[in-house]
Amino acid sequence: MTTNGGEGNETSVQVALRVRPQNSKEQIDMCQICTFCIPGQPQIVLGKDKAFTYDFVLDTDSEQDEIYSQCIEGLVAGCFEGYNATVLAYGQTGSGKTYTMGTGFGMAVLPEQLGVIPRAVRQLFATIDQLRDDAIASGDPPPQFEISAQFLELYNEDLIDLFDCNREALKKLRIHEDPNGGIYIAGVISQRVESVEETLSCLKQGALSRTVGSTNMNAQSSRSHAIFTLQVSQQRPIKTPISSEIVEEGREGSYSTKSLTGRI
Ligand SMILES: Nc1ncnc2c1ncn2[C@@H]1O[C@H](COP(=O)(O)OP(=O)(O)OP(=O)(O)O)[C@@H](O)[C@H]1O
Repeated sequence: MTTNGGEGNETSVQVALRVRPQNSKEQIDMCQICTFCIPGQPQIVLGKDKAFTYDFVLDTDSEQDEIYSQCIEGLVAGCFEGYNATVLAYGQTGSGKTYTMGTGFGMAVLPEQLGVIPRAVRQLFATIDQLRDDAIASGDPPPQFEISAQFLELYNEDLIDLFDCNREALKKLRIHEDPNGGIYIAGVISQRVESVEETLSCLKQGALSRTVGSTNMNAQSSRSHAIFTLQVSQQRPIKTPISSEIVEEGREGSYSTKSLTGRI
């Protein structure tokens, strides 16, 4: 998994390595675990002597909330300061990308098994509630938020909009580069979302449309790359200091608006 580093990090890319526990087939086949994580260090030893260092190393017993609080929470917080962040799960089939990201909806998921995306959605809306409550408590106008979601699938050479019911018609989505070197995809559906439930329902609906097949390593393998994006736009009222002239006129302090947009 790679993440954009948040505030205070020297590099904008960080890499977390997670080792999933053995599955039942591996246990029945009496496979050996060939990794050893060095306690207290972000280091892993493969076999006898091949040591590798990452930004984070999470061993087979790591829980979902551990990976979230260590690697992701700060990125979602940064989104409210206008930073963009990307969490990319990378690994061979059956290594645990879908489990870690939390987009597997084949069966009921226990709260402690919730993955990165549902947790990020919860944090996002909890932060919005907190910021609104804080503003109201201090007598300021509450900030305004607009959240929109996009969900794309890249399967072979096709870019598919998972929010589009008529998927066939949109297989011609193309990636473009804007004059500033930025990347955009024209015609993608952006769904406005206003609550955790609504966002997770969009995520679930799109995830169920994904292309799934089986591989030798994973019976429920996602045969594609999926990109779920949340854009957070906010209008934050900033209190302008009261000048002595205004105080004499008896006017209240005025507010200007600061607009910020962050994507995750
Ligand atoms: N950390 C973990 N703890 C418990 N079970 C896990 C863990 N990681 C993965 N698994 C289980 O291993 C199996 C394969 O994981 P998953 O489907 O997430 O792999 P994947 O990397 O997304 O594979 P693919 O690329 O084929 O889609 C699943 O049954 C999943 O529940």
